Amino acid sequence: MRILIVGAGAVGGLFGGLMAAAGRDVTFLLRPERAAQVRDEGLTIVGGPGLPDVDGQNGVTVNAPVLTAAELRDGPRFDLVVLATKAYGLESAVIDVGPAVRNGATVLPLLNGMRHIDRLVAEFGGSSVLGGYAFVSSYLDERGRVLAGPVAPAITYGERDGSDTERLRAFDAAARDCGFTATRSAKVTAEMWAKWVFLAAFAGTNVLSGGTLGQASSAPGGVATITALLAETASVAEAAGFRPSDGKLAKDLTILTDTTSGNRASMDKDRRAGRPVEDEAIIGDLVDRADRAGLPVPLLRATRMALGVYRSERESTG
Ligand SMILES: NC(=O)C1=CN([C@@H]2O[C@H](COP(=O)(O)OP(=O)(O)OC[C@H]3O[C@@H](n4cnc5c(N)ncnc54)[C@H](OP(=O)(O)O)[C@@H]3O)[C@@H](O)[C@H]2O)C=CC1
Ligand SMILES: CC(C)(CO)C(=O)C(=O)O
Repeated sequence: MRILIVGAGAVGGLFGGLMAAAGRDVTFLLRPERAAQVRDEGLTIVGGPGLPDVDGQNGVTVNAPVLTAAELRDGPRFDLVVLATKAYGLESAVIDVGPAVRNGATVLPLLNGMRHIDRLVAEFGGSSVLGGYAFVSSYLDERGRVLAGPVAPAITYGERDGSDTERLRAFDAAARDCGFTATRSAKVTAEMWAKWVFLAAFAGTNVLSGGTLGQASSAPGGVATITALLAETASVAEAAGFRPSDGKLAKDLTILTDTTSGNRASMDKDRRAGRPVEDEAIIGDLVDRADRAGLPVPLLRATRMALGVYRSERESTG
């Protein structure tokens, strides 16, 4: 299976890099600056379980082929495109990757949220778009290396109608034994919603409290607020027909209200580091869906407002 990974950031760099290190047929589609860096220095992953040593830490450097959008237009054919940009990079990625998809490739997006699915289906047609998501806590350091982070990397993927297809079986084989967990799901849309329900409550807790999960849960009113936030995100999923099970929600709440947890969602880490955030894809889209369904979501709305202020301040200071 010929795989094109779009973006060598925290997610694309990690999963694509691990697949390349395991000898899979992986090419990266990168924008010119990152393309030059990866061509010159290779792509380094640090901290992956079972990887050889890089600068005294477990890691690996791979030299996978790299294309830019201009080169892709007359380039080789791919079977699968793994889309690993942030939500705010989606539009440019849709344009850049168009030639590969029109040439027969299937798209496996790993973005958080759900809005990108509608956009991809509108652009490429439903049969070209799989469902999927990543569970990991990776990030790029200032040298462009992928730091694998403390969470064992995992991806889940599947046909959005739950069917078992040849292309999924081909990806099962490609993703096996690459140093991450790859799980095929016959209910991938429900699982994407379940991850979104958890993630939005997680990020909302960080943003509203300004603290880690542990700091928020230990504060007066913290547990009640987190419980209400999770109830809001679950209510939006329910209106879409994808309410996570009570057992899953109970597990989510246990994680979110762990008073010893030093965790922050990646969007909150981005906000604290002054980087752009996916606020509208992860929080704003839930509020819009709640409004359309007539559901009250005051905590999500407050989170959206806080992130909107952050974004406009960031944009106005360049
Ligand atoms: N990081 C994490 O732990 C997790 C992230 N996610 C989700 O995964 C998605 C990706 O996040 P993450 O990897 O962290 O984000 P990053 O910002 O680390 O990486 C995104 C990469 O996409 C690249 N990119 C943007 N547009 C294009 C384009 N047109 N062509 C090629 N490359 C492009 C950027 O490259 P450049 O700007 O250098 O050109 C950047 O390196 C998000 O939706 C996130 O919410 C999900 C689970 C965990
Ligand atoms: C919830 C988590 C850590 C799982 O991958 C995530 O997606 C994020 O922080 O953005």
